[in-house]
Amino acid sequence: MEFTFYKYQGTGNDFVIIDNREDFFPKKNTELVAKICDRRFGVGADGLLLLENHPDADFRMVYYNSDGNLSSMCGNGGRCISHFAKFLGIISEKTTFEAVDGMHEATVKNDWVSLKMNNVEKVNVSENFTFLNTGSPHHVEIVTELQDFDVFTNGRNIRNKTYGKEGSNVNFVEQNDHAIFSVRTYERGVEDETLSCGTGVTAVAIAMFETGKTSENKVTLKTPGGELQVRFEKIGSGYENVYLEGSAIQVFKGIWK
Ligand SMILES: N[C@H](CCC[C@H](N)C(=O)O)C(=O)O
Repeated sequence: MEFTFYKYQGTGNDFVIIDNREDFFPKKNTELVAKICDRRFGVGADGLLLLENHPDADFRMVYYNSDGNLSSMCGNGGRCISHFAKFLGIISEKTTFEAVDGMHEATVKNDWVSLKMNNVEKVNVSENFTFLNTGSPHHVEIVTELQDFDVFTNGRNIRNKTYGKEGSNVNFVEQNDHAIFSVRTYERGVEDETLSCGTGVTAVAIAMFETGKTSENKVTLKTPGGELQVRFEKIGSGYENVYLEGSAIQVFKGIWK
């Protein structure tokens, strides 16, 4: 089966994106998705996104982790697919689309995309970490010497031992300034460190505010793949008007044979 695909990266979190408005893609074919994402035998990506028609919204976003399974929400993927929708001429600058966790708004200006994330109802603060769901589940833990930290081993242990079969993404954080944090993420479903994680840095920003590490509601997150901005409003015990902002780049177009 031959089809065109587009390769995107959002601060180093990389994706294969396919225009599936004709609904041709075999969506249950886990092996095919995993093969497309394979770094040696396929295109190589952290995940695969399908852009589909939607009766009311501008489009529907379907997201698979690189293990081939359907996933929870992907923030960087949401930013990249919004850029792709503008590239296809489906939208001009603003969009409303449906993802697995509901409706999202986004604004695309050149290669800069601002994505509205779902509200966060509950932030669970424990002694050594914070857990919250920003469309995907995230464990947030402050460490020292982040750049030398063994993210893979420690992230995999926490993902499996603390969160069992369901698992969680695991974010390790170091504070650089009052509203600047460095983040490295072990990503569920990729089962490795990724260069950035959109729902992850969103979780980190909110966790740092919730635990008093910052009093700013606009936070810069430095990841190995680049910088992201997160802003939010604390309303009662939850968080609303949560925005994830950063670059989204179309790297190349290809044909899958
Ligand atoms: N792997 C994540 C979903 C994608 C998250 C990440 N790519 C992002 O940008 O939010 C999970 O299974 O929860």
